[in-house]
Amino acid sequence: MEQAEIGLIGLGVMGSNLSLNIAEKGNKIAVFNRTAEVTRKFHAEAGALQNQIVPCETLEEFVAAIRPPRPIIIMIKAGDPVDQQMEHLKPYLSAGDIMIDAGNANFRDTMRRFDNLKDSGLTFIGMGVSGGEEGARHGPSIMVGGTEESWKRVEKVLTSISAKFNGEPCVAWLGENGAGHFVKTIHNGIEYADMQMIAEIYGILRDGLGMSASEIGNVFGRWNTGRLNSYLIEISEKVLKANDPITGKPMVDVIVDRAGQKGTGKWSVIEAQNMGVAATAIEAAVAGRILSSQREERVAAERIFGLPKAERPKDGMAFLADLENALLAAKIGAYAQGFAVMAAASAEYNWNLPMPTIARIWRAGCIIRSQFLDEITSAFTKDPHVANLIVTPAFSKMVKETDGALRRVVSYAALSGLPVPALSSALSYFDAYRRSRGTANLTQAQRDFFGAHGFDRLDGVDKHHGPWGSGLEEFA
Ligand SMILES: NC(=O)C1=CN([C@@H]2O[C@H](COP(=O)(O)OP(=O)(O)OC[C@H]3O[C@@H](n4cnc5c(N)ncnc54)[C@H](OP(=O)(O)O)[C@@H]3O)[C@@H](O)[C@H]2O)C=CC1
Ligand SMILES: O=C(CO)[C@H](O)[C@H](O)COP(=O)(O)O
Repeated sequence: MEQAEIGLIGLGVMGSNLSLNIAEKGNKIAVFNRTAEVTRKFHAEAGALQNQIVPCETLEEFVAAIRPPRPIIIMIKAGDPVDQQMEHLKPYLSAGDIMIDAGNANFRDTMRRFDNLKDSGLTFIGMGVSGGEEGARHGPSIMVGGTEESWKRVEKVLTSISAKFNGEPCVAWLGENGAGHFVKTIHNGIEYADMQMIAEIYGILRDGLGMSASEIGNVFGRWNTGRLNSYLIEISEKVLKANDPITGKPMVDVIVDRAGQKGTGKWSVIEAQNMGVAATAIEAAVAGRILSSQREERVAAERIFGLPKAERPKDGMAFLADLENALLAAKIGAYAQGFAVMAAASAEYNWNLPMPTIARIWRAGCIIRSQFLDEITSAFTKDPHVANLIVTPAFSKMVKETDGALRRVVSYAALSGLPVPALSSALSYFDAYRRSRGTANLTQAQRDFFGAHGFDRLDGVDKHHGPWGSGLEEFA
């Protein structure tokens, strides 16, 4: 029997759809799932693709079904299960075989797994996949990290299954070891910020302007034809217009306002902090999800403090235009922060991450796909090493056109008691970033006062402590 080109372990939401996508693009694939019943059901329901899929119930049978050197995608629950699965698989593999973790792994785990396999003759690829269920089935964005040689072995099949933007495949080899999973993590960090900002605008429309879910859906629908055109705005319109089949009410109105999170947003923030990069919009988005989860406390606090009355803006149409521009301005801040984190990581881990390529492969297939990412691709192609996306000619122009709107929206929200942590942090990030004389001179003076930490002087004079003595005089 003809051997399979590739194998896949884990027929959950992502793995089953990815397998069908691989099979549909003409690649024969062997599949295995911990629970064999799932494999049987998957194969039975594969329809016309059945002949392209080899269902296997033991790992021995599974490995034997794949042509060496064997690329094996592991698409299972992230964390310990991946280590366990790799250990179970290893005894059946031969030199040159490639284990590919396609889940949302922490890049530190990926680096460890990569290193652990170094002397075994086996290879490891850490591969970020984005696009959810639909993307996995019809074309995800794929971020690959590993050796260039192992990438060459899988390039053809991954290119065949990836999303295409104007015919260009949304897959790329981004660097060694943890590069692919790091980039996927930051993709998700940006996704958190993008979603949080959209939710904050939704909050203003709902609680400030008193609009219904479907009216807000219409607003997002209109915005999706303009500069905010993106998958997240598109699905926001759809979810806002959907009704609950049980109550007939708008679906969003019966969903508990408590956001889940699986870890990639938090890892983005941790890594940004570790590398000394300000990723305030992503931090605000993670904090926003944390606060949302403290629902009982919020309910109790509202009983104590009540809610301020939100005044309707005088000119509704002008305010709607401001909201659209505010979202764009804040979004630029969030993406600038995400790319700055990746630039720092690239230097820290010697990955040489290709910023234009990253923007290019996010233009289609992934959750943050948008027209906007095409503009980011152009900006980074013109200047791949620019310090911050905000200062590129195209984006500085956009910021100048929209920051006033963000300022008015954040002011309105503050006066109305409407929480806008991501929008306001993006505004403050911009205001801090573009101000040559900040306020850290006072912080430095304080640090020197209480801890003799020293400071630099503007005039360059070689005197690094203030005239405040030890700072302990008041206790004498
Ligand atoms: N859902 C999404 O939108 C996206 C998910 N991801 C990532 O992809 C990965 C898979 O997610 P998803 O498909 O949604 O998950 P599902 O919950 O749908 O499927 C989980 C899969 O993992 C298997 N599994 C769980 N524990 C173990 C274990 N200890 N050993 C072996 N297999 C195990 C399950 O097998 P069994 O049937 O036996 O339980 C099942 O096949 C995760 O890392 C996720 O973060 C990435 C991008 C998007
Ligand atoms: O990777 C994804 C999308 O890109 C997954 O859907 C992931 O689960 C999203 O993260 P979270 O569950 O923390 O919201």
